[in-house]
Amino acid sequence: MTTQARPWTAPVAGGPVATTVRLPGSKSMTARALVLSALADGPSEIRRPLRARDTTLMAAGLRALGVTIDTGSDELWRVEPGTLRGPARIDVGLAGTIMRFAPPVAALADGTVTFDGDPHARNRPLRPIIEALRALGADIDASPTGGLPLVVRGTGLLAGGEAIIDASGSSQFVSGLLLSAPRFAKGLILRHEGPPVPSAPHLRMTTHMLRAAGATVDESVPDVWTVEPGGLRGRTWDIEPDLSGAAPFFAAAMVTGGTVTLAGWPRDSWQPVGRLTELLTALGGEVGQSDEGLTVRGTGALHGIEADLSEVSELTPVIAALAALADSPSELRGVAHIRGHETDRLAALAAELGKIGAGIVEHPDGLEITPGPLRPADFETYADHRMAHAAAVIGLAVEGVRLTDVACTSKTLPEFPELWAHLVTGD
Ligand SMILES: O=C(O)C1=C[C@@H](OP(=O)(O)O)[C@@H](O)[C@H](O)C1
Ligand SMILES: C=C(OP(=O)(O)O)C(=O)O
Repeated sequence: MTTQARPWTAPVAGGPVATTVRLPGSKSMTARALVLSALADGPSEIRRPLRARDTTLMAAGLRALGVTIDTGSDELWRVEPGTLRGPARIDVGLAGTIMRFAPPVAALADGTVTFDGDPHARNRPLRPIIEALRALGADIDASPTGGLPLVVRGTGLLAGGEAIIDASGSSQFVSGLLLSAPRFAKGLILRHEGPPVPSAPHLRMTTHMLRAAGATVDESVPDVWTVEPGGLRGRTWDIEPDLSGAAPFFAAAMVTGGTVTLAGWPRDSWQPVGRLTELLTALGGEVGQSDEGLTVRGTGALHGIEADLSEVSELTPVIAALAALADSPSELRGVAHIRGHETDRLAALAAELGKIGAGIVEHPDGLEITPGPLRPADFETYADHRMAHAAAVIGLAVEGVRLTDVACTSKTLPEFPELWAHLVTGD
């Protein structure tokens, strides 16, 4: 079920923000920890998980397949693997992680598993992973477009072996197959053929977490991943705070010339903090790490940038919002595939940033953004949490940015409106 729309006027910042934010765990790490724990030989614990729509639906989907998951505590979730079986129905909501990570798990189950999600989830690309799963032995019915709704008819075993995939549309096609691959009878040799795979840091997160669960993974040949068949260990997963969820808060420091610290940031991270640091620095900010966490300081200057965002494409909406407030034009490129995210993000950003007064040229793989005098507007959020983040960032500097819906932020951070109000007012 989709959440009910909640219109919201973004608060304007009265001055520089100065705060420490405590954010829940990374969506991407929580999703991987849930899947790897569900496929392990013994129980696992997930510390500081993300509790949001994407991860609670993932937990519900795995439960439907026979896994016991206790999500009662905000600090610690417990996962007890069980024999995977259907019949089951899995609601993916609008989550790419569920629609790409859960079908390979369902292919290992004994019984029929159906998948569907929000209306727009049916438009998100899925065909490459479904075709690869079929090549690996799975019996799957998909819609005529190759996507949701799906019916996966498992026998409790999947042969695995070799498959070729075009993962230029989403790194999640590769991650989804790799996460379940240790449980395929012959393991997996997966070769990507096509334009570059986006989101390389998310692929590294996948292989890192697989190894941490005891899998043998080789990625020494570019665009080829080999996973040996074998058991996965149950373990304790420590989830890092969500860096992409922190991005709008850091952007607030940049826009207002203030300071925002993300508490609990680890010394070593599997999220693309280096790339975010480069981008915020190029935009005019300062980024530093201390025992307190990861701190972004706005210097009062906000410059346009030229940047390839393919590695960090989920940051595009917030970076585009900063570009619209900058003192010179920007060119953001390398993100054609985000047309297949929660909405067509390039079209959505072009429409909404244009509405508030920025000059926009939309390219197949990016945007040129020329700041202009910005004006109040109704900002459509397209059920996309990161469009809402972008609107909130602009609203700090432009009075009267009215989001058609802020409830869509529940996808990855249900507390967003309250945390944002606290950031702006300091109460
Ligand atoms: O594996 C993951 O957890 C993710 C991978 C990326 O997907 P794409 O490669 O489709 O951009 C990212 O944008 C998404 O938010 C999360
Ligand atoms: C692209 C995103 O999500 P998903 O995992 O649904 O693809 C995102 O969170 O920006």
